[in-house]
Amino acid sequence: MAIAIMTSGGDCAGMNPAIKHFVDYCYTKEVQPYLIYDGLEGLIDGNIKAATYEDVAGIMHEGGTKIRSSRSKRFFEYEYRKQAFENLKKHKIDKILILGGDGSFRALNQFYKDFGVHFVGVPATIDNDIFGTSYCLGVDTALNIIRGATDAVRDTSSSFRRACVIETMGRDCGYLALVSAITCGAEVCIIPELEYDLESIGKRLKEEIKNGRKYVVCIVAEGCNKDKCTSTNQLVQWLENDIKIETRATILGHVQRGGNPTVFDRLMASKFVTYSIDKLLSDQEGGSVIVYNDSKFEFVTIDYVNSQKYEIREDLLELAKRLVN
Ligand SMILES: Nc1ncnc2c1ncn2[C@@H]1O[C@H](COP(=O)(O)OP(=O)(O)OP(=O)(O)O)[C@@H](O)[C@H]1O
Ligand SMILES: O=P(O)(O)OC[C@H]1O[C@](O)(CO)[C@@H](O)[C@@H]1O
Repeated sequence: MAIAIMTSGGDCAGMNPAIKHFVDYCYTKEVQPYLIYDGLEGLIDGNIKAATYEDVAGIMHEGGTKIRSSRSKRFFEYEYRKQAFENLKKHKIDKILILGGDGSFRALNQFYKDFGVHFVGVPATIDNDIFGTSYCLGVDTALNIIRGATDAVRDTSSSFRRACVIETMGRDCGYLALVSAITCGAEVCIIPELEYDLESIGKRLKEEIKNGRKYVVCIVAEGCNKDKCTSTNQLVQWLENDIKIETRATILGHVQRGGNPTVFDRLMASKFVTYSIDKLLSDQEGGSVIVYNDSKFEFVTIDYVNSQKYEIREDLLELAKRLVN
């Protein structure tokens, strides 16, 4: 039997530890591990290699993904998926472990429907926005990077009595901004999921500044740039013009996607991969996603993961309510 691993969609810290655990654990189970390079694009082009210990030596502490990733237009077309299947057949690979987001799981679900290739999906995205799981691989490292950056920006903001607006990634989801605002002690948090009242935030900030506040930290989700929310630029203008505090913006960008994986992400990578390989070895067909909720792992269907939009838990939103008024 042969199992291949691939990474797809946005990369994240924790993918490399997962790849290393995959190779090590496959060998203990006497299963031949394969690496599919360049995500779905590599699967189409046959960029596939039998894995050796050397391929994954010394990668545990590295961010990104050694086997690289891609987003693929071609994979939407049957003829390219067929080509991908022929490539797997050449290596006698009958099962795939895929690390990515819900788009990647939909891709392999389609592949399963076409050719019956059995797979398990491991939720891996800094956005932490996959329905059915409270945790996605990589989010802990991303949060720690945001924490480090916010702590540093706060230092310089306080030296100048300035406000700072820090924009986090997350696509349409405000999870990264929300958790960062709570854990970094921000004064303001603007995310698509929480209603806010600029007028009352303004009153609060003015009062605090009058009483000696020397800096203001605002954390904004990138999803706010899109529609109904106040965008990063609008917030900067508002702070300068209405609150009368000099303000600088920091858009953290792709720095959040790299960096050494935290201990938590490394450990979770090991558990996700071990249980997923066990699942692939015990089931003979189908596709599923491993999820983590209330300290427990379980497997759910792709249809379940796709059935609803991810929503941030109410108790977490509650903790940030004082930052939106
Ligand atoms: N229905 C589908 N059929 C075939 N391929 C698909 C389908 N849906 C998605 N894909 C493939 O999956 C790839 C990855 O999906 P997507 O770009 O949405 O990223 P993701 O896995 O959700 O991760 P992230 O959102 O973190 O980047 C797409 O580029 C596309 O090639
Ligand atoms: O790397 P790209 O293609 O610029 O994508 C950026 C997007 O990917 C993510 O980093 C992960 O899905 C989002 O937070 C962000 O909006």
